[in-house]
Amino acid sequence: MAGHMQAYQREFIEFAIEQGVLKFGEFTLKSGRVSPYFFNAGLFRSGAALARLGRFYARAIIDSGIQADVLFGPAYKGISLAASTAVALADQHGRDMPFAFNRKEAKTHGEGGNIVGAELKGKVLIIDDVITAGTAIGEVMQLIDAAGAQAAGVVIALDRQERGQAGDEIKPQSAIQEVEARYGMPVVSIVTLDQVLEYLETQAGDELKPYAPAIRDYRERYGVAKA
Ligand SMILES: O=P(O)(O)OC[C@H]1O[C@H](OP(=O)(O)OP(=O)(O)O)[C@H](O)[C@@H]1O
Ligand SMILES: O=C(O)c1cc(=O)[nH]c(=O)[nH]1
Repeated sequence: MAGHMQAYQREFIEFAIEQGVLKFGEFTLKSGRVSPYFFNAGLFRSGAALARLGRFYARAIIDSGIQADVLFGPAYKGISLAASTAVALADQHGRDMPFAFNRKEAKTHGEGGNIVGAELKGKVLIIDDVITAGTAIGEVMQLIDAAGAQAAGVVIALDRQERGQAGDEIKPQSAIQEVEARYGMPVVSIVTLDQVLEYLETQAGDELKPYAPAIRDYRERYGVAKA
């Protein structure tokens, strides 16, 4: 995949930078690692931005060829992502798919339960922003199992392509690769770190290019083998 970037993937990187979602500098991750870049999907926060974001997810889904019966957005951030994706799939690709999300806390009054929207049945496609340790996906898999449905795969915005961390130990695989192996399903991303790096090294303007070497070093230190 490295070195091959489609136009929409370059546009997505530019869009994420423009929205302040993809930032360069020094950031401490959940794992404790200090990363030269960070992706904060919570900053896609206007109607126009969400509409555009949904089109990128929809495009990645179509490109992946994954077939699914229902879209699922894990609370909280996944909810608006899956909703935007559902709108874009219907508007741009003529695919009107059922859409659901969970509540983090089950509701005991009214309709009750912790799933809102469409029934989870058939093949469920999970839409989220990033996978860090895979915990959120594990929780969604339990919900899908409990409903008697199957998971079709996961679509995220950015694959950081980095090895997992367990205490002091750096694991051989990324959390994404572990999710794929454990659940036997594909995880696709709109873009990968390799593509962000390619963008910075070959296409970015003078104000962003200087961030590339630190990201390359980080990729070499913590990155998984190239696909
Ligand atoms: O692979 P993991 O280690 O689970 O990390 C990734 C998850 O963490 C974040 O959500 P979070 O659980 O913080 O909830 P939020 O969407 O309410 O912010 C993110 O949106 C993913 O769902
Ligand atoms: O590993 C993380 O904590 C993490 C990295 C990143 O780029 N974005 C995010 O939301 N979390």
